[in-house]
Amino acid sequence: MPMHSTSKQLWRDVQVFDGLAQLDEAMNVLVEDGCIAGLWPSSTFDEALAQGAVEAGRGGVMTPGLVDCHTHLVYAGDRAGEFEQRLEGVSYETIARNGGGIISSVRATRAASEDDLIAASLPRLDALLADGVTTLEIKSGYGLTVADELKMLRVARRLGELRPVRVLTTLLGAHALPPEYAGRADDYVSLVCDEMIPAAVAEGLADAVDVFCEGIAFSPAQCERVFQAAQHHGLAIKAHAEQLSNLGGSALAVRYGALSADHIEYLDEAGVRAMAEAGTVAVLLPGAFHVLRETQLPPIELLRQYGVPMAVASDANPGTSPICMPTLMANLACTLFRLTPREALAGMTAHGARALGLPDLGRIAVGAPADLCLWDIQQPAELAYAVQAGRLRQRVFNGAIVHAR
Ligand SMILES: N=CN[C@@H](CCC(=O)O)C(=O)O
Ligand SMILES: [Zn+2]
Repeated sequence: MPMHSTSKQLWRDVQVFDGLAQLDEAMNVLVEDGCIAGLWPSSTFDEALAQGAVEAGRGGVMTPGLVDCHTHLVYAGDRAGEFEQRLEGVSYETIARNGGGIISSVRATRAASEDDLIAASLPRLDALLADGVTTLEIKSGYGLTVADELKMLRVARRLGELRPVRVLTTLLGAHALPPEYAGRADDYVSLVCDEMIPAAVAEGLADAVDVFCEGIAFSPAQCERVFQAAQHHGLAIKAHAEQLSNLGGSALAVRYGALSADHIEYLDEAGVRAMAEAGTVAVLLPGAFHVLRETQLPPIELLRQYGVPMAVASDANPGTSPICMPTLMANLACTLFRLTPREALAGMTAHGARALGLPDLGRIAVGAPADLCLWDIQQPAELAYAVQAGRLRQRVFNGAIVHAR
């Protein structure tokens, strides 16, 4: 793998999408000591500042490294059979209520060792990296015992050591009710709050806590207990909310200072207003919408009107989004949700970073960390317009070129 870590590197004549709004001109970009040190219109740069810089690239489109802020990348097994069942008309909820769905991934993941999970997850991670990801979130949620949830989080942390990428981990113990707790959901929530969260904190394994607030998962009251425990332990909060029905999970998460509410197809105006007032990010997951052949659209126009930042993520998981291609998500966000290509790209860069509590990432700005992608295209909108692997010329992580071709 080519690696350049020269301390000063200059990219010349690149069309820059800065994470929020495309700059109009081609730019020269200087990177020094892992950060963006200079950004000038193409024909100029500060000679003194750029003194000694090595030319690292020329032409193409430069974006921030992509931020995939919602994934379930670590799991064992597959759910192709369930995909076939759904095509025959059986719903996601029915499959879940009959002990399939998430619980079938739980069975496979419990039976897998850490090494098995690394071997299963690495190709998925590599696919994300080959499509420009420099930061991603990985959730647990297919273990549902203290030991198996910690195993998943350890694997997620190890993945971040095996590849040049930043991994944030989220404990999703409240993803589904494990069969051994059937009829005792409150007891399981106690396990999450009193044992799982403290154990994950003690081992430094979780950056955030997430819940699935839904009829087939946990009630708002149960989710609130998880949020209280997360808050008590100083962990960031996220929520799968309003995916299949409107239970008010997003507004509840907002009351606990959540970074994001994710899915939100059934979010109403009151929920949008609550998110806007708190600055909570709306994470859109068009892959799950597409795979489940959902018809209820998230309230995009209301989110725009109220100025709620919209992130876009892969939701890579074995059930609702077995897709590891973030640029396809940009395409689906445009075709299915009617985002503009610029909104979709902002969703996968600046707003994705904000959904992880990392506002310095996902931007091309002087002083920002140099996580960058150089693409063999003419204009940023092409990333959302065409679905095509192999357009990434360079991936830069913390100022080092970690992928080049
Ligand atoms: N909605 C809940 N969780 C995942 C799906 C998990 C699964 O079906 O395995 C999601 O984000 O879509
Ligand atoms: Zn999810």
